Amino acid sequence: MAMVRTRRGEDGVLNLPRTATGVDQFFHAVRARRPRRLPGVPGEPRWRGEFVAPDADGPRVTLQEFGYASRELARHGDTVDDTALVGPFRVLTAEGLDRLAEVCDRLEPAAGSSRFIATRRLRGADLVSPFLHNMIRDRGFLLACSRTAGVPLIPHPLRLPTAQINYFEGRGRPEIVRWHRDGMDYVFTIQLSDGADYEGGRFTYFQGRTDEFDDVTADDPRIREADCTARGATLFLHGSRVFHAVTPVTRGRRVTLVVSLFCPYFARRDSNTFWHLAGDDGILATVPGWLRLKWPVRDPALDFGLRAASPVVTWEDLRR
Ligand SMILES: O=C(O)CCC(=O)C(=O)O
Ligand SMILES: [Fe+2]
Repeated sequence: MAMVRTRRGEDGVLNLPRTATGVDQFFHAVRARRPRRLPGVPGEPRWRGEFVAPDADGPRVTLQEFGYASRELARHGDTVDDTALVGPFRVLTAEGLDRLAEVCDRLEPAAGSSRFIATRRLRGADLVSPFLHNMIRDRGFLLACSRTAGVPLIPHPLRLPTAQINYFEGRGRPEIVRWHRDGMDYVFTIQLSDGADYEGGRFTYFQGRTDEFDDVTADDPRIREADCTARGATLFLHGSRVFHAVTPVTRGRRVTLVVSLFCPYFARRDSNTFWHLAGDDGILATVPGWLRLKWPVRDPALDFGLRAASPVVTWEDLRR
């Protein structure tokens, strides 16, 4: 099965705006507001462990294939953190997906608009949804994600970006995701809509180093599309090292859940910067998570697990 179709720039994907950097990023941070809190979502379905699909796995592209040198990659013993992209694959069963889509639909009124990366999104969704809280702290879910990425993963100690729902609707102002790289290293995007329900909304990425993106031209064959149109299609991305964007939805509705996980053993290499985070959530809301991330630990798996209210996942757990 072909994992990706090459999608050249002549259809205008490079015309999508880019996320602000430098001084502009600072001004986003000053203007950004703390995400709104819903009082709770009555009648939400319950998360169940059996919603995790057995043997989640998919085609894999390495960071070396994106142009990164081996010496730039994190290592633990003999394991090299070299996965750039996996998927699309399925991480949830059909029933799990239906319940998740229901939960994310109910949360839509709490979504806020932003001009930073994704135009309409709910940050910190697991802080208002017990379903999402339990899903991303379910040991089976974390093991499936860890094995896919090749490193032990737990929810990120920065709470606000850990579970984000993006909503796109083909009405009025175009809803997009600007060209950006994530602050996060280990990012899973789950499609909650079917490609037949909307037009546009293509997940596009640049198969090259992030420092090469500035020179990309419209006919660069490294501009590609990940075929994420099937409902339930899940894509893993080493988000901080891959430039990506979503084209405007011109008809219908597209919803995705973006889960950002954290490798406690590589905490010192975490790619987030304070100002990237604050660009989305504002300065005040960013401080508590930042302290949780930077506070020194003695036992990475245990201490970061506790900070994220998560079960412990270790290197030994990666063996299937
Ligand atoms: O909605 C998507 O498909 C991707 C969103 C994304 O890249 C992001 O929220 O950082
Ligand atoms: Fe992203």
